[in-house]
Amino acid sequence: MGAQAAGPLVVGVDSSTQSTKVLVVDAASGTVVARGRAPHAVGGKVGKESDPGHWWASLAEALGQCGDAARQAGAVSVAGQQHGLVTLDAAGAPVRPALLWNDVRSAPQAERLVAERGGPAAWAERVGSVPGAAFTVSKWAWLRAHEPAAAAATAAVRLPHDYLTERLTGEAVTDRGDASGTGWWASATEAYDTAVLDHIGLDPAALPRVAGPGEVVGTVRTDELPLPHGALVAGGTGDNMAAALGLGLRPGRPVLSLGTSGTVYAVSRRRPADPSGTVAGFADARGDWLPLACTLNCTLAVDRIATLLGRDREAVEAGGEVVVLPFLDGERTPNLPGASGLLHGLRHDTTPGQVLQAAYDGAVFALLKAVDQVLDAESAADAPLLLIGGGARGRAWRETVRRLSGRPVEVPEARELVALGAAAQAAGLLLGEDPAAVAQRWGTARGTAYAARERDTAAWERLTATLADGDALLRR
Ligand SMILES: Nc1ncnc2c1ncn2[C@@H]1O[C@H](COP(=O)(O)OP(=O)(O)O)[C@@H](O)[C@H]1O
Ligand SMILES: O=C(CO)[C@@H](O)[C@H](O)COP(=O)(O)O
Repeated sequence: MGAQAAGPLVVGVDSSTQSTKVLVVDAASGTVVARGRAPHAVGGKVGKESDPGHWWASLAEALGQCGDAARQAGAVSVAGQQHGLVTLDAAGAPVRPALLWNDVRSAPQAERLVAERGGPAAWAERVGSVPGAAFTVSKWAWLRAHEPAAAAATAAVRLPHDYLTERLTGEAVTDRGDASGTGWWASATEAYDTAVLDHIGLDPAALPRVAGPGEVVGTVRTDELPLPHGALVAGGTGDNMAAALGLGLRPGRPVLSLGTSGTVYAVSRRRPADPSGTVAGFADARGDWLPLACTLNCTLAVDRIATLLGRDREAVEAGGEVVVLPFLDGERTPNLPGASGLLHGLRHDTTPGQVLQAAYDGAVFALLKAVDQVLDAESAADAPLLLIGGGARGRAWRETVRRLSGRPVEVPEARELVALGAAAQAAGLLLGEDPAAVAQRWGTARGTAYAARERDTAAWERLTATLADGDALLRR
């Protein structure tokens, strides 16, 4: 439990890859009065899967840690990991575990879908993104090809945050932000693309309604959670869109999020359409856009390499010319779903600390390459990077970003920006305000500023060359 509240309370939920995080927040001041956290299990013999029922149990556990505060909430909003394919039968029970955003089994289906429906430029222009393995459309195509009985038993398809919102309210509803990561919601029309749905054999009736920004989508109707019946429920959104809300993000400010996924994004007034597929043309949760690039290998990959080396994650050493491309799970940016990790330039005098530093460099490199692509042409070239996610707490991550980007960096004091964004959306409902304005009033982006450092162009060039020269190996 935390500080005392002066006004009505709201609950913000972040159901992300590794855990559920819950904040109970004073809607007037933004003061966090209680918080909870419960882990998720990510399993699967060959891919990345989670049981949606476990997300619900984790939500109950995290809310339970908030004591009485959650029971007093006037409004609730759920944000969640993007893209996951949740398949429900006619009774609303999961047909199989959800296929998560970082499951790369659907890479061949993604490639085929892109080719069959006009190529990358056509997808970028209509849907806003060139779907890769992460996108829900590719996962559904994989399910139909490999588990036809599960596909046939599916009466409803949901995203992770929709699934939780529906269990809270009984309403089948999503929002434009999370819908934009499916591959079957077209940014050109801001509606489901019936031609895509037809192509993949998915009945539009199986999908949730797409609520508008600022809508009350229902009220709490479950007895299974320590939340008051009748509390208002907001549409929720994908976790990256929620973090943008939580920062009260204005166009032209680049964000670098270091968590299970690495993401780089900015709010934009212009609809993105990148035919190279590096930048996904997501919608945000308010009516603007959220061009975003995402990597599969971020904090978990670097932590794994630290463990392999038997070192603390902060025990990095400068010097040496070793290069690590830490693509332990395959990679999405660049699009190398079959890749594994690559180590190049090992010498007799290379130290474990230098190898670890090289792993950080490799994880940050692909994200920094995309910074300029997610920013509008009119954005300041030296705009500070806002650093968020679990990795933003680590010195080694922060210094790697400063050294490879040459940009100033700001680290907000607030830790749980996704849950805070969801809370701001819930507060917006109660107070009749724009959630980004709520977050700005709460001062969530306040933190520590770090000046720009000289850019390490030699390390950048080594990474660029290794990525190019290693292409054949990385595509195996
Ligand atoms: N102090 C820290 N220094 C560096 N990394 C950290 C620190 N605290 C947490 N992390 C990393 O943050 C990750 C979790 O980040 P988070 O953004 O909560 O993940 P997600 O939302 O993807 O589940 C963990 O994998 C861990 O490696
Ligand atoms: O796939 C993406 C973005 O397109 C990921 O960012 C997921 O939304 C998972 O997020 P985390 O659990 O790492 O926060």
